[in-house]
Amino acid sequence: MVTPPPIETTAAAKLIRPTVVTDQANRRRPGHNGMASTAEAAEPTVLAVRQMLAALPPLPPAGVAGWRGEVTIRSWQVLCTRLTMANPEHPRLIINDFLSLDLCKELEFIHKSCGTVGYRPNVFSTTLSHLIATNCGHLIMPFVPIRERLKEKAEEFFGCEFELFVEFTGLIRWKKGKEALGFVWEAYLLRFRLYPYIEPPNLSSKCTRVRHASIIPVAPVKSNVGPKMSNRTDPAWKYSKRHEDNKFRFTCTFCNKVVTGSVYRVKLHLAGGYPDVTSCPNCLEPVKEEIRAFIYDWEEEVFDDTVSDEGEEEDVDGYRWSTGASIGWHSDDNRTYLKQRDFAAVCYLNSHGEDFEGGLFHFQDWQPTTIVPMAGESCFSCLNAFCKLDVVMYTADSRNMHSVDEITGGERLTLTLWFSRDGSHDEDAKLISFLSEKQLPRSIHETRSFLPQPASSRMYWFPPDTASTYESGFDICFARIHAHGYDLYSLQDISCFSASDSSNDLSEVLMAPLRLAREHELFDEEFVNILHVLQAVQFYCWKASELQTSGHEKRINVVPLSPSRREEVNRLKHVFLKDERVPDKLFSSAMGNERSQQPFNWAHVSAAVTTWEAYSNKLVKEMLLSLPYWKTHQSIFSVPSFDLGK
Ligand SMILES: O=C(O)CCC(=O)C(=O)O
Ligand SMILES: [Fe+2]
Repeated sequence: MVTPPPIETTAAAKLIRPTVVTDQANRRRPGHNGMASTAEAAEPTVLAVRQMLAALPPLPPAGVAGWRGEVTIRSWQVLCTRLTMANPEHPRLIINDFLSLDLCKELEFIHKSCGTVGYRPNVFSTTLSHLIATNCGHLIMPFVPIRERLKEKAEEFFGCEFELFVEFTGLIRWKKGKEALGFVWEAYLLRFRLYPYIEPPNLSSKCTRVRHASIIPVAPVKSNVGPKMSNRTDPAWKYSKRHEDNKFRFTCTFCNKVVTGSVYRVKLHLAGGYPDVTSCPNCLEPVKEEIRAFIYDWEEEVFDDTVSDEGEEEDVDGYRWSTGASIGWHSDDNRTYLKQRDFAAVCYLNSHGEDFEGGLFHFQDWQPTTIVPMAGESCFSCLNAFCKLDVVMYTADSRNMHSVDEITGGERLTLTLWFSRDGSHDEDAKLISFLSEKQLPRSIHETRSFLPQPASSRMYWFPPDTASTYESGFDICFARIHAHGYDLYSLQDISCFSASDSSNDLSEVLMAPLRLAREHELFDEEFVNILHVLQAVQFYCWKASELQTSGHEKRINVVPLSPSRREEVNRLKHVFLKDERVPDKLFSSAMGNERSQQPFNWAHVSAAVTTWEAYSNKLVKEMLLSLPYWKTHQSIFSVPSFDLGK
């Protein structure tokens, strides 16, 4: 096969280079910001760009046979896109076919088997430091070459070679779902203290769209807003009195304490046991039970798509509901603690229309106005202001105000990086020191050093509320395993546990050995903890087609699930999932539940466990061999295989 010529070398492509190239000498001067200033770079005005476009050869006729015709059309399109985007007032770059679909799938595997509840509503994330913290430092290896290539692209395009540091690398998954400000959002506020990524929105600022939130707080639009919560009577109104002059103040009828905020806080006050909300000292036990049951029922409704299928908006506690994650217009350095961010790179790891609905990216000004995330997609429509692509890069400042539409179906996965010129925000230095502190295997021959260790259970608890009480929500690792059709059997005695147990012992069950069950069968292989199970299950999902054709006929041992064991399996499920329909819905893909996609076979699960071990082992070895080089250079990079003695 003949390889097409690289697009970059066309004469016209060279035309746009001066727009981003800065004076090398100036860039090296301390204090110089490295960006092309008006004086030092030849910047095209809109007129100049138009002139360059006019000077281009006409679009080759469609249907020109062979790759030459295809390549010419494609080069022409890419070139036009670059030219239209080469506007120094809005410096941005789009890239097509940057990540192979295989790599996207690998990163998806990592996220689904290691991700945690994220930093804003309906968002889940996997950071590199989290991977290290959970003994999965080897899983940073697939990120290493991608980070390098992205950094190079950013330095080249924005004209700051050798100046950038990666400030943050993370897999970010946005999902659809329903949240109501009155209930879940305040719980998120508690979370923000743990994850100070963004400032919590101002709850009292009504009628304004909250940035970085899926919730749109609004003034009550219906006159009867208040005592109703999804057409049922909210018991909190029976046990509190709302102040006439201030609808965000309530007096508890049991203890006379004034509770400020939404009626949700009154419920927390009455139910007791929530951090940041004083528990009512006089509330009667049956009332507490009533409130807890109400909260539980409400949650079922929140995640039940059948409840409100019209407009997905409903008034609750005076706030409007909204679906899935979204971000309003913002720049990525829009907080004082984000000022170090200079450039952003977002890689789309799955596709609009296939894996999720909604979630389009928009720039407020200049081209392209809309970006349709497409994993590994070529750009054939960017002559319009509508681009399908897999990577977008832009300056983190207000020259690139952008937004992302709400996710209305499925889950949207990105690999997001921010770059900084400020070395004190270098992620590499922190990761290397974190890796060095970890108890890594002393020798690359040490076996099973790849076994994961779950982080604190609150990182996996959804929605991220108090986590210590376990009265509502579910464990996302458990939920993912369940969404694939499996149950879990604990080797510990769990007969004394109940779903409302507020003790951390519950989470310890998931940190201890478990076995997999499916329908009436129990797989006779022991997993060290829930993350171990999850990695094996997700690996099976990732490699299913290969495993099916590998002719792996290892003898596997599966025993029938006895009634008493079935009871224990159900007990565990009740504790960690509550209502299994809820998490199943949340973790099913946009185009159907994951569990229905492949024919099941225990032999393939067994093969997946073995193959996953080999995969992990290989990565551990690579990481251990690379670490000394990383330490020396204080930088995470792909060490040439020659140096690694491969
Ligand atoms: O995921 C995207 O397309 C952009 C996300 C974004 O704007 C952000 O995280 O600040
Ligand atoms: Fe952003």
